Amino acid sequence: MSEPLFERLTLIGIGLIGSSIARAAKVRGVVRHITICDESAVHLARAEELELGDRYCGDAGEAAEGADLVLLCTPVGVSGALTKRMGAFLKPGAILSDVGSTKATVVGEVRPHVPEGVHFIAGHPLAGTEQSGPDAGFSSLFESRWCILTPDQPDADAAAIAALSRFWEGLGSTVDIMDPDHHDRVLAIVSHLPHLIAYNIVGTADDLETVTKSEVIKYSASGFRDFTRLAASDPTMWRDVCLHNKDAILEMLGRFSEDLAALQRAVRWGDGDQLFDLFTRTRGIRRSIIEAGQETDEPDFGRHHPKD
Ligand SMILES: NC(=O)C1=CN([C@@H]2O[C@H](COP(=O)(O)OP(=O)(O)OC[C@H]3O[C@@H](n4cnc5c(N)ncnc54)[C@H](O)[C@@H]3O)[C@@H](O)[C@H]2O)C=CC1
Ligand SMILES: O=C(O)C(=O)Cc1ccc(O)cc1
Repeated sequence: MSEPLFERLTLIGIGLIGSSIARAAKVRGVVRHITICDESAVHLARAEELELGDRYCGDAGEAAEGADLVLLCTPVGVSGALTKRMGAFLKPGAILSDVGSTKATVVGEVRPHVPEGVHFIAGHPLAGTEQSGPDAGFSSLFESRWCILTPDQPDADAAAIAALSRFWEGLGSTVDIMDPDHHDRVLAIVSHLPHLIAYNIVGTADDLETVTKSEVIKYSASGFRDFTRLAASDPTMWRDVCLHNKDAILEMLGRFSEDLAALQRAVRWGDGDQLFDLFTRTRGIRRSIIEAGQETDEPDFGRHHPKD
């Protein structure tokens, strides 16, 4: 990239996502200067050791001062309080955004603290892993991934949306715009429910026997191992996702539980036709995904495909 898109970027939270943004922004020359803030002195010191930024500080207000773009890369539960702290320090014309996995309640908690003249446009890169912390990030994380922006006001500043879109495109992503509530319903089924199912199945197996020492691991096929990967995701982050996308998650869990009860009945009553019909339908879905060229061998959540 010839000229940086933003002069001064501030990242609040330098874990997996924040440190991936720092790495990608540096490698791709998307910003000129990066300020890094984290409440953890250990993470801040590690970020400095890794030379992820140009300035490091523990206070979000101080970190936000003078920034053209401020990105909240913290668990969604602290977004409101952090914005309140930063409010007086954000400069007019600055863009404030986030990377949180849920949107509607976060927007509701952040919006009241956004000063006049600051453009708040929430966002969510559909890219990640089960790892966390500054060492877990990598510069290619956002390449060929979707990033969803969820402006919440009808008169949201078009130039700010365009600038934020160019930022994510500069990191290799493709941007889509979505209403916050719609985002939360979509993500509840494609991301939040799969994680809850993983936490639950690994918990159930652990209740039967201590998973790591048991036959569960000795004989586990890749299916169960895939669940253990998701179930290793950060507890604070996923607690906050559940608390902040309660309605959509409960709606999807309700539908899931009904369908699971029907499956349970089919097994109990030996209804082979019903089992066969469902398994045939779901196999077809997987096959049509592969035919559309949307399947690779690597973990694929959020990947943007040329045919999309
Ligand atoms: N992990 C993933 O795969 C993805 C996560 N997200 C979202 O990104 C956000 C960050 O997630 P990760 O980077 O995975 O988490 P992480 O746990 O790796 O990093 C979070 C960082 O925020 C810091 N932090 C927490 N509270 C803070 C506060 N009050 N002030 C300053 N720093 C604070 C922590 O010390 C930590 O360094 C979350 O909102 C999550 O929903 C979005 C896409 C993917
Ligand atoms: O590791 C995986 O499979 C993920 O699904 C990562 C992930 C977690 C949360 C998000 O909001 C986006 C991506």
